[in-house]
Amino acid sequence: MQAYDELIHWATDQGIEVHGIEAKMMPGRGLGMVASKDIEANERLIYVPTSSLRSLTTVRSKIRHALPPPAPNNKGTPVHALLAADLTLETPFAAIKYSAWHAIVPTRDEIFSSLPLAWPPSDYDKLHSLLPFQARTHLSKQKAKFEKDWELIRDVVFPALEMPPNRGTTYKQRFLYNWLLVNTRTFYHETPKTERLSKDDKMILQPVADLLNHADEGCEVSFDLACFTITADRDYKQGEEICICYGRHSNDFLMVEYGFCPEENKWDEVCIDEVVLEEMTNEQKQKLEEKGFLGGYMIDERTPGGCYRTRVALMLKCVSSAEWERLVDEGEDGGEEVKRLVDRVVVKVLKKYLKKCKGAIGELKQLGSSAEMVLKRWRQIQKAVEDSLGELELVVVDDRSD
Ligand SMILES: C[S@@+](CC[C@H](N)C(=O)[O-])C[C@H]1O[C@@H](n2cnc3c(N)ncnc32)[C@H](O)[C@@H]1O
Repeated sequence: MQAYDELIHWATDQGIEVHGIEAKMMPGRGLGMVASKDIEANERLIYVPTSSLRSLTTVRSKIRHALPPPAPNNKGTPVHALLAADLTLETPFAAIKYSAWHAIVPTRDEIFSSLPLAWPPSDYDKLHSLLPFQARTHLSKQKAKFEKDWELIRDVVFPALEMPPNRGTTYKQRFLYNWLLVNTRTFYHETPKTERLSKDDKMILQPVADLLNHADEGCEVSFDLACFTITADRDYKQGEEICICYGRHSNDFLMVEYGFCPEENKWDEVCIDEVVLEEMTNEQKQKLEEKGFLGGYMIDERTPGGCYRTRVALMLKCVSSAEWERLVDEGEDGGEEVKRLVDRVVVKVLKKYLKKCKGAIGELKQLGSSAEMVLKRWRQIQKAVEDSLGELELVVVDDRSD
C-alpha cells in the first residue's frame, strides 16, 4: 500500500520503529494493523520517540499565544481545540512535514459519514432524537464542547492570524473534520509540563500507532519521557489484527466518540435512565439526588436485573421513603421480599423500554442508510432488554407460583 509505505518511510526518518506489523484495509473499520509474521507476547511492536508526537508544545506559536493556555480543572483553552486549530491552520511547512500522515488518515467524507457530530444538518435533529439515551446525552455534550471550541477559534484565533472574516462555514467544516480527527486518533500522554492539567487535556497525536483499531482487550500502550511503546499483549499469528483497547466503553459511547458500533463488546451496557426516571415523582427524584442515586441506571449481561444503582433507585417504588432512606444509609437491600418487589418493577420498566426500542427501530427503518449504525444499536439494546426480561420473568413467575 503506497500511502502506508510512504508513511513508514517518513516515520523511520523520525526515529519511529515498527516491528512485525503492517497496515491493511479491514472491512468496516478502515485501516488497521495486522501481524506480518507470528508474534510472541511482550514483543515490542511500535516505538515512537516523544520528538515525533504532535502535542500542545508543537502547536503553532501564533495559535497558542492567541488563546489562554490550558489550565488545571478544564480551565483555559482545551488542548483538543488547540490541536484541531493547528491542523486546520497548518503552515505550508507543517503541511509538507506531515503530508505522509495526512495522506493516510481518513478523508473528510469518511469522517463525516461515520461520526454523529458531523451528521448533515438535515438529518441531525431527527437522528439525534432517535439515539438511545446514553448516546444522545453524550452527543449533546460533545456538540456543546465543539461549538465552544469553534467560537474560540473563529473569534480569537482568526483575528490574531489576520484572517479575513466571513469564511465561517468552510472553516467551520474544516475545523470540525480536524476536531474529529483529533478526537478519534489521540492518545493519553502526560509530561511534567502537562501533569497538572485535567485528563482531557493530556492528549497527543502520534503517527503510525494511530492506525491501531479498538478491541475489548489489546496490546499494551505505555509511555515515558522519551517515547511511546506498543507491546504485544499475547501471541499473534501472522495475518491476525493487532488492536489496542480505547477504553472499557459502551457501544453508545463508541458510536459517538469513534463512529462505530461493534458486534461484540464485553464492556457494553445499556442505560435505562429514561424509563427509570419516568417512574419517579419529582419528590422521589430529589431524594435520589440527595443520596447520590440520580441517574446512571444500567443493565448488562452480568446484571440482567439492573446494576446496583438501578436497584437502589427502584427500591424507592417498593418501600416507604423513610424506609428507603434507612436501607440506603445502612447499605441494605431490604431482604428477599423487597428484592422480589424490585424485580417486578424492573420488569415493568424494561417492558416500557422494549416498547421504546421497537418504536425507534420502526422509525429508523424509514430513514435509509444514514440510520444504519443507530438501527444496529437499537437492535442490540432490544436483545439486551429481551434477554434481561427473559431471566427476570423466570424469577418473577417462579415467585408468583410459590
Ligand atoms: C485511531 S483510528 C484507527 C485507524 C482507522 N481505522 C484508520 O483507518 O485510520 C480510530 C478509528 O478507527 C475505526 N475503528 C477503530 N476500531 C474499530 C472497530 N473495532 N470497529 C470498527 N471501526 C473501528 C473508527 O472509525 C475509529 O474512529
